[in-house]
This record gives sequence, C-alpha cells and structure tokens, in this order.
Amino acid sequence: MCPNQNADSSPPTRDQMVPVDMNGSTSVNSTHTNGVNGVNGTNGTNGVNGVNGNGYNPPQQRRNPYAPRASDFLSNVSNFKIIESTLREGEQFANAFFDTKTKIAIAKALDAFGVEYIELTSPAASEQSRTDCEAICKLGLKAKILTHIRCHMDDARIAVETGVDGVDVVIGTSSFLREFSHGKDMAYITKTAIEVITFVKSKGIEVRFSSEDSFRSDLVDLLSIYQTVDKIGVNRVGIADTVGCANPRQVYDLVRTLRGVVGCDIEIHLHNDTGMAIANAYTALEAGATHIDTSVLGIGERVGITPLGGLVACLYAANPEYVKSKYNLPMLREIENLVAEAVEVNVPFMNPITGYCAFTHKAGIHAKAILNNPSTYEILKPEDFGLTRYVSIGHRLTGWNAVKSRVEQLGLNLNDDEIKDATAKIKELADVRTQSMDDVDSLLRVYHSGIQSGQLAVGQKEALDRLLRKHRESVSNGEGDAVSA
Ligand SMILES: CC(=O)SCCNC(=O)CCNC(=O)[C@H](O)C(C)(C)COP(=O)(O)OP(=O)(O)OC[C@H]1O[C@@H](n2cnc3c(N)ncnc32)[C@H](O)[C@@H]1OP(=O)(O)O
Ligand SMILES: O=C(O)CCC(=O)C(=O)O
Ligand SMILES: [Zn+2]
Repeated sequence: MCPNQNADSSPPTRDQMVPVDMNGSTSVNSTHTNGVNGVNGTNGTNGVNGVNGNGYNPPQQRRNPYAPRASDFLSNVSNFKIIESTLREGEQFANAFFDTKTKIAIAKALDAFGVEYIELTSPAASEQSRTDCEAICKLGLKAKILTHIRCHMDDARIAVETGVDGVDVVIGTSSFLREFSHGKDMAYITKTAIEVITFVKSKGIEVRFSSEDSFRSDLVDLLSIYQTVDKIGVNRVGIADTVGCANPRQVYDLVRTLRGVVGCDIEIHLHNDTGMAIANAYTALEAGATHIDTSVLGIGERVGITPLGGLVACLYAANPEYVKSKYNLPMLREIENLVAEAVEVNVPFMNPITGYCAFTHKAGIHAKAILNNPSTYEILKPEDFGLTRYVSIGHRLTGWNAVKSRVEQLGLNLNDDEIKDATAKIKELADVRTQSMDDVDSLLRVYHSGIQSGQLAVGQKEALDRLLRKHRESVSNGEGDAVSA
C-alpha cells in the first residue's frame, strides 16, 4: 500500500512498494535503513550521472529548462498572489454544501497554507451566506477576505457591511450574457461599474472589476471598460474564461494586451472544461497577470477551475524556492482531504502531488535511475510536500537493480548474478499475478537460504521451485515462515 494515498479515497492496492527516503535509499517498514544505492538527491556526487569538472554540468544540477528566463520581462511566474475561491467558486460545485463550521475550517486551513486571498460567496446569496461571511471576516486571518458580487449597488451595499477586505465585482460582457443573462448593453455596464467601484472604494476597501466570459467578449469593449475602471482607481481587473474555451495562446495574447492598457493588477479566473486551466494560469502569469483564482481540487461550476494543488505543482516546478517560501506545502494534502470529505468526493488518482502513487516508480529502468538520483524521474520532490517516494518491485516490469536494493534492505548476502536469477523468478511469478512485498521478501529469503545452505545455485530453476513449494507448505501448515527470521 502506498502511504501517500488518502486512506479514505484510495482504491485497494496490493502491498508491493518500498518507500525511498530523501537520499534515494529505500527503507523497510518505514524505518529508513541505508540502501546501498543511497545517492544524495541534490548534489548527485555519487550518482551514475554524477560527472563533475571539465565544464560538464551534471544533469541533476541543471535548472529546469522551462524555468522563467530574464528575457521574460513581463512574467510573474515568480511573483504572483493566489485568490483562493473554494468558498465561492467551490460552493458552486454541484456536491458542495458548506456549513459554517466547515467554511471556517477551510478558511483557517487555506490561511495556514498561506494563500494571499480567500474569496467568499456573495452575502446577497442568502442570510446564512451573509452571516458566514461576517464570521470569517472576524477570524482575524492573515489572508485578505474578499466577497464576490454582481455589478449592482444592492449587492455592493450588503457586501461592504460584512467586514471584508475587498469586493470582487463581476458582470458578463459577452453577447451571450448581455443578451441572455442580464440584458444590459456596454454603456449601462460601464455606468454601473463606475457607480459600484466608486462606492466600494469610498469604504476604504479593495475593489476588483471583472468581465464574465471575457474570451467571448468583443476586445474593444473589454479594453475600453478595463481602461475606464483603471482610471477611476480599481485595484484589479479580472479576466474570466467562464466557459473554459480559451487556449494558452489566447490567454497570453489577451493578458499581454491588457497589461499594456491598464496600470492596476490583473487577476485571471479559468474554467477547466477542456482541461486547460493550469496551463492557462501559468501562461497568464507569463503574460503579466498578477493574481490567479484557484479552488481546492478545482471544484466549481461544472468541472470547476484551476486547482490549487495543480497550480502549486506547476509553479513549484518553475521556481521551487519561491513557492516553498510562500506556502506551507506539506499542508496541501490535509486541505485537499478536508475539502474532498466536505464535498464527498475522492482525491483524483492522477492529482498532481497528492494523487494515488504520485511519487511511486514502477518500471525497472525508472527504479534503477530513481534509486541513483530521484531527480531522474521526478520534477517535484515529495519531501517538500511532506510525502514519501516509493519503488514498486513485485511486478513483471521490475528489474534487478530494484530487487538488489530490496535485498540490501533485508540484509541478505547475494551477489549480482544471484540477484538477477531471483529477479527472473519474481518476473515469472508476476506474469501470473502481481507479487506483494511480502511475496517478494519471502522469495528473496528462500533464495538466500537456499544459496547459503548449498541447496541452490544460479540457474537451478527446479531446485528453486522445490524450495519455494516447501516454504509455502510449511507456511500453510502453520509451521511459520521458516526463512523470515
Ligand atoms: C460566472 C459566475 O460564477 S458569477 C457568480 C455566480 N454566483 C452566484 O450566482 C451567487 C449565488 N446566486 C444567488 O444567490 C442568486 O442568483 C442571486 C441572489 C445573486 C440573485 O438571485 P435572484 O434575484 O433570485 O435572480 P436570479 O438568480 O434568478 O437571476 C440573476 C439576476 O441577476 C442579474 N445578473 C446576472 N448577472 C449579473 C451581474 N453580473 N451583474 C448584475 N446583475 C446580474 C440577472 O439579470 C438576474 O436579474 P433579474 O432578477 O432582473 O432577472
Ligand atoms: O469574477 C470573476 O472574475 C469570475 C466569475 C466566474 O466565476 C466566472 O466567470 O466563471
Ligand atoms: Zn467561475
């Protein structure tokens, strides 16, 4: 079983994995013993690729080639703020019902994680929404508290009385929404936006103006309203891919164009209908956006928005030190479990960082390299997220290097030829069914005792089968595991 899994949400698995510690050494039963392949994952001096000197830059010391470059003068990939909207957009997820206690627990967890802003549902939505908003404002969190309202004075008047640090104002600007949602033209939208922004500003709190469905709105309409609100001192303008239709190129173009038109901050809100939300968020930062909307596990309307964990993974890959300095990364798993439980879903198996076996390596080629230097097949370091890496051994894709590391953990004395011979047997058995860690360990011990007692030599397949059969019989007769000591 892979202990990085959420015990509540993980599918059942067979125990076939070995944890590997930060230094690349494998360990037995969570007790980190020394693996002979234990290679420092950062300086790589002992790694198989660890060639130093003569101008040769060892691979493990190379920077991520996609990390921001000095030439990306607009890029905010290493200078951004997160507007965490689990308690607003996330409440729009079909399964979400957050009672006051749950909202407070989520707000506190997000604050402890270190998000800069927490966005709450409009206090105009219901009486409970209003009182919950007030309660969260009174918690005294480090994160700034925002609430999200329609571009309407009625909503604005209620919002500014709740004690929030800022108000996020939104109104649809696409022809779809102008015709079928609120029915207002751009002149009316602009006039109301000015009125609402001026009012919120007069209360001395932050105000953001956002155009809903920005990517299906007319560019001239968009730029002209953003320019107008920028001139009257809005703190941020927001772009929203409300239907998740945008691709990274379109995001880059719109954000970069807007960056040339307004002086205020730029927020972006990205739906994930076509799976682009994380890539689009990253691209928005490259183009000069300053604030990114997220929700835990990406929950929101339909398939939701940019997930907090996925965004953090992506930005950590670009600049680990910056992301580590801003956020309490080991808390991510706890927050995801908290929200997953609250909305009665599982953490997805392919979730970045916290997904089932996100740090488990299986194929023999991968296992060998990982044991030498984890950076060979990992762009994220599990230890930075309070998690552990594993090497899975008991399957047909295994290799002798992975088996050797297990032999050493078990303290068995086998040479390379013997380990290769034992590996061939593991593969043969795993062709029939996956072998648990216990299965692998028993086989290795039987093999070892056969060699020690002289009953077995390399290549004696029948002798090995006989010893294994004898071992299985003694275990099933209740005589205990003769070779386990
Ligand atoms: C893309 C997004 O996710 S935007 C955020 C969505 N968030 C929410 O909807 C918050 C939860 N919503 C609610 O509780 C309710 O919809 C309320 C309280 C906001 C409004 O409820 P109701 O008055 O019953 O109106 P209803 O929900 O049926 O329709 C929305 C109304 O807002 C108007 N409207 C829609 N968007 C906007 C906007 N951005 N700015 C101003 N008015 C708007 C619509 O024209 C409609 O007005 P109408 O009453 O004259 O027909
Ligand atoms: O306020 C915003 O910027 C976004 C509103 C929203 O949820 C959306 O457009 O999908
Ligand atoms: Zn949204």
